[in-house]
Amino acid sequence: MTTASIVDVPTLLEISPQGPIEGRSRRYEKFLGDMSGVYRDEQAWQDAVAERGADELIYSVDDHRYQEGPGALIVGTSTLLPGRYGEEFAVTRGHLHAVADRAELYYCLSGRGVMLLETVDGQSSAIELTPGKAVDVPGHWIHRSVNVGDEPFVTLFCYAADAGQDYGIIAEAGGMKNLVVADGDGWKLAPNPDHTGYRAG
Ligand SMILES: O=P(O)(O)OC[C@H]1O[C@H](O)[C@H](O)[C@@H](O)[C@@H]1O
Ligand SMILES: [Fe+2]
Repeated sequence: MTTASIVDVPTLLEISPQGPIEGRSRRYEKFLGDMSGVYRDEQAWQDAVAERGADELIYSVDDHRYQEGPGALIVGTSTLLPGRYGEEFAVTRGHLHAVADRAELYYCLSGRGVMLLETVDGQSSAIELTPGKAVDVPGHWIHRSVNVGDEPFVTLFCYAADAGQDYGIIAEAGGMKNLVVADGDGWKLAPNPDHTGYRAG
């Protein structure tokens, strides 16, 4: 039997409830111009680009990993700014894990949001998150964060480093089955008329 050499010495991560992580290994950002085809109301998105510019920040992800491979974790924060495109609230692109059985924890650090969840065979769920609330997303569930509040929606997440992301599954289906839309001061789910059903994950 061989023993893998230990190359990573644990270090401190300082996680701000506003999102930034000191000690992160990566940060990535998505801007308004990157969100083409994500919102159902394409015109509302185009108007926003014309008004605010394609380089307005929509969400950012700070994360940390030591290793690759099946035993490793990715730990990070997702910070989704508030916004509305027609009736629809600001969302992340959303994905199914490329290794579909990989689960993911989301714990809300600040703001108010919804985790929108769907399976390829038609189940759906939407869970509201406020600070201190969490959702343990099972494998095989497509997931997307939605900001239904008026401040940044920040979650701490943790998932297997070998999970990967399949973004095509939502795009090819004409969007997710449900939209999270404004309803008075709150939100509700509305069926997405453009959704054509998912291909097998
Ligand atoms: O990957 P997106 O759907 O664009 O969402 C942004 C991020 O959301 C989550 O927090 C995931 O854990 C990240 O790995 C992901 O990249
Ligand atoms: Fe994920």
